Amino acid sequence: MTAIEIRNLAKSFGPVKAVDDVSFSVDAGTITGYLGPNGAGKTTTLRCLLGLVTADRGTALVDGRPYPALEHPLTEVGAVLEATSFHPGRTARDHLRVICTAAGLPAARADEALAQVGLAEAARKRVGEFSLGMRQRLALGTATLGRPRVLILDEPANGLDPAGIEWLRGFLRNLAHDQGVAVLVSSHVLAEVQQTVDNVVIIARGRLVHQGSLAELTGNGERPVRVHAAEADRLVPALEAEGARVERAGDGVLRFYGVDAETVGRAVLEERVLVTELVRERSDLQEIFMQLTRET
Ligand SMILES: Nc1ncnc2c1ncn2[C@@H]1O[C@H](COP(=O)(O)OP(=O)(O)OP(=O)(O)O)[C@@H](O)[C@H]1O
Repeated sequence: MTAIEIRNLAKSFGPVKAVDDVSFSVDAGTITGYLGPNGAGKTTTLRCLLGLVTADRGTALVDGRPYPALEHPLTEVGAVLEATSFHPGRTARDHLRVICTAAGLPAARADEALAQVGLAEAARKRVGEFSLGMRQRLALGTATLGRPRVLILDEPANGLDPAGIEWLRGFLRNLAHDQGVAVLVSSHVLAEVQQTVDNVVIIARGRLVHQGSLAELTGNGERPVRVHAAEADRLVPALEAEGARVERAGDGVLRFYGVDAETVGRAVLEERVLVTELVRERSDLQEIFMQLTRET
């Protein structure tokens, strides 16, 4: 079921086309990474989706409606945009309780949400004493307070240490895969979200450059066999005869594209070349990401 739908969205700021005819959707129960370098247009898209910016053209819908038309936004959409500011003198629990009261949620939900984001022990601490990572957790607790079916997060890993990123991964997976929430999460670092997301949408200079599953993205990248050998060049004729393309990386390192490791191994045997390394390279997601988003 489509939970978020962006269709032909466009927004310019003066001469800058921040978002230029972008379309994609996010289904319930899935996590989509919205990726692109700094200034690509991610935040502008999310702000359009949340009704904070008016699009020039196109639509951005949550459950088939624009955000301002939602009757109970807090229980329908949760969002964290940039570092949220909290009242520094207020405790984490009071912060959430105030929102519970305003939204007609039971006060007990505040403690539940704090436990879910790993802040149970910090419930009585003033938010002014919180680290950046704790603030991110509190922002997530705030966004999920009304148990929304849609969660929109702008760079949520900022300020989290590796353990925090690991925790975030589990938190988002649980929401999406176990509770059916549609999650849209932006990042400019592919590696940060690659173990979390099911689908990726990549944007550069306001234009969509790729969308699909993470598997499709990595599948598109060819995985060469890398050989390190002082006499590696002696392998070239035999492997070219097998259809390989060769890339010389210098210092006795060659990459063979279009052949598998076994074929390369056989050539090594037949040519009696002393090899110090022979490995099928993993496709480097960050490299694919860089290629897709590179300035042309
Ligand atoms: N309110 C605004 N006024 C003028 N220009 C803006 C405004 N908001 C965004 N822009 C411009 O639109 C482009 C896209 O910005 P946006 O913040 O959407 O990118 P982003 O992908 O979220 O980047 P980042 O990863 O740095 O947050 C940039 O060139 C930015 O300078």
